[in-house]
Amino acid sequence: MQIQLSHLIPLPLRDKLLQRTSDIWNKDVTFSPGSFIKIKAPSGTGKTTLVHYLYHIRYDYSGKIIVNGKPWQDYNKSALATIRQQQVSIIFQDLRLFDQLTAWENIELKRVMGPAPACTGEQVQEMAARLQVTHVLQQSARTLSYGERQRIAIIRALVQPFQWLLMDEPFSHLDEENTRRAAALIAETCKAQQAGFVLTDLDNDVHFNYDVQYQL
Ligand SMILES: Nc1ncnc2c1ncn2[C@@H]1O[C@H](COP(=O)(O)OP(=O)(O)OP(=O)(O)O)[C@@H](O)[C@H]1O
Repeated sequence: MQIQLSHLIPLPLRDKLLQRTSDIWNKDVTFSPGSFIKIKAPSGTGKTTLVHYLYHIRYDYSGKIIVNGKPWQDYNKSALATIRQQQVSIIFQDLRLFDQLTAWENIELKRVMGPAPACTGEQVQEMAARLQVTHVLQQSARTLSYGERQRIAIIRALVQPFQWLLMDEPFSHLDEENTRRAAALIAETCKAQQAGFVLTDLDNDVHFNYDVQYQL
């Protein structure tokens, strides 16, 4: 699944962004299938805005995002729902777990949503063990620490089929050891699914072997 950006500019930031250079805004950029892509930018320069554009839950931009040859705007709701179930997964910066459900139920909801789960319940248990969150799986999501919530959100994003994984500062509340474990799990899962990812972050990092790095 190819994603192309064509002269994308957020309308609220238009004047500000046109005053500086960017590898992404107002450029023609192609995200090739299977690529590990890093987008770096200081706080407040539009990382979350871009991720929400890529997931097509925000559309206040000029220019185009072309997915498999067709602008996002040309997909109907049903096609978009199918794409989000089977082709594009996401780790939101604000995580968006359902507080009224347990950590396990949050993951399970995503795992069994589509016609063919990408992994088994046993594999979810293995992921939880690797990220050291087995002991919180039966707890209500609202009772988890932010770091635990972040690891549950990471697992939840990995249990559905996807060709692209969007990640908005996914390790912001994890210590170095947990970041290392989470990054390894993400890289393995992407490789197994032959998927690429787009990761936004504030700084340089060596969590992944990136194929491309952009400055937002
Ligand atoms: N709907 C909106 N209308 C007007 N301005 C907005 C809107 N959404 C975001 N902004 C502004 O756009 C800028 C970029 O916001 P965004 O959340 O995308 O930044 P970010 O790079 O993800 O920041 P952080 O690293 O702090 O999470 C901010 O100055 C924000 O106030």
